[in-house]
Amino acid sequence: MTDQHPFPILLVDDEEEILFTASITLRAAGFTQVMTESNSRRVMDILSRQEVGLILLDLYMPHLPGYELLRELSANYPQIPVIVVTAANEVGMAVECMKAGAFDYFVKPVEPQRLLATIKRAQEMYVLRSEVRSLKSHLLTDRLDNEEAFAPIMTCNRKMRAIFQYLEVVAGSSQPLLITGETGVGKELVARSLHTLSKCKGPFVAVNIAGLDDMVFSDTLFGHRRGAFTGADQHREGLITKAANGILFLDEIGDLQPSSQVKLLRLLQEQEYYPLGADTPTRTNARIVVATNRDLKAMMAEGSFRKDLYYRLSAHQVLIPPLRERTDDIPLLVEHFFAEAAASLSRQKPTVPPELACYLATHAFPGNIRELRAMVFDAMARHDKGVLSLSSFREAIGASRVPVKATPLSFLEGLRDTSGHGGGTMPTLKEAEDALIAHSLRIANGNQGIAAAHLGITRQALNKRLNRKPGDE
Ligand SMILES: Nc1ncnc2c1ncn2[C@@H]1O[C@H](COP(=O)(O)OP(=O)(O)OP(=O)(O)O)[C@@H](O)[C@H]1O
Repeated sequence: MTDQHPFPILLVDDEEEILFTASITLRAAGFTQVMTESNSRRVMDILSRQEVGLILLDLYMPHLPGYELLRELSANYPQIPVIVVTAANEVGMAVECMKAGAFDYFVKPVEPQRLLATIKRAQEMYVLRSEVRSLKSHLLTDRLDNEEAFAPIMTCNRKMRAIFQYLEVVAGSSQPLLITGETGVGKELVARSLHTLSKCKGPFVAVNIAGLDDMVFSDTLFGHRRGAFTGADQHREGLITKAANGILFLDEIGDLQPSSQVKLLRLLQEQEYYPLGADTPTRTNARIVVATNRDLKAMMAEGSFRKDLYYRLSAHQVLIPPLRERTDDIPLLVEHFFAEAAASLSRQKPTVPPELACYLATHAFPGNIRELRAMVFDAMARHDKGVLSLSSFREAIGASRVPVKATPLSFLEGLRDTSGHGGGTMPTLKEAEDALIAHSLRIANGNQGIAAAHLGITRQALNKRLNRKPGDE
């Protein structure tokens, strides 16, 4: 995929042949922007004209020796990593270069694989620095450059907006993104927005890997050659191939089997994979985005999720807050889902009672936005005409009752201690009822309609109970 942080590399060496071989090696490894310069005196001029992400510098050159140039670079362009290359038996000079600010040094003859690994490390650092710069400017201004990309995500919540800002910053990176959050919070929607933001040419390919054994996982992701195993009578393209230049979204990554974890790690480290039955690896430029509602850190601690894989996957990460922590989104979501439900049922959108959002805000929503959406669709299906009744929400919530602000019956605890009934700690029925009503009013912030809905009675019945005089039955 296109990288928002281009990484132009400048090779400086007086030997044209070395420049030629080195640039071929770097291009073959996927670095597309490689410049060469055989005259060290021109380097500062190049830097004044264009952005450079890394300099590979030979120390022994006529005119301006590499060490002198390195000092000038460190003084004027400290953000550009410089890797120096020196002749054998010059380790003392290499140490001087490190002191002068070199990122690393190599002794000739340079071993290409080690050099590439160091260049990748420098690239990661360079990209991270660019992202930090960009994130700082985003957060200071509270701006979003591409609101449109988030259009499918209904929210007015501050935390969600900060997540969007972060996504804008990391959208152009080729590093993986880990999205965590409870079930139904919108992790897949967020992954899709990242795809829109990244403006990559390739598709968004999603796969749920829960329950895939290692063989099915490998076959699904990497595909197979004809004859790779009994029954493989056709060549099959893996999803990673389909996601070329785009995003491969792996949902439920916490369910990945240990043997598949090794394969995914290899893919991330090498950006290549072996289709089943193939002898040569295939390169990929698909970005990997993963999601889970499981606690990967806890899984790492107990040894069921590889640490190296976790750290690779979490190069960038977001935690989507549950709905109960962004109740300010409820009115917007309710409106949105009623409009959606009305359109899909070809019916008129009902008038939504104003207390509905407050009532819903008292529910914990373990299934988050998916649960809210199902409730709204159900209410819409049952609704006849006029103002919508709270009853279908009450039934749905009653079935999975998990109040957000209290554990069940905790409000009776105090009564038990103070009831003063010698025979035991049990409150009377009247005391329990009064406590229950007071509790419902408390979690409904004093709204009698909502409190009544919690209690499963009408607002009039609650009102009657509240106006009861002492001695009334
Ligand atoms: N902010 C939102 N605005 C509108 N719809 C949303 C929002 N968040 C989630 N949804 C909807 O809720 C449902 C669940 O979303 P999604 O599948 O993205 O959640 P998830 O976190 O990936 O769930 P799971 O963990 O079960 O895979 C989808 O129908 C999605 O369109």
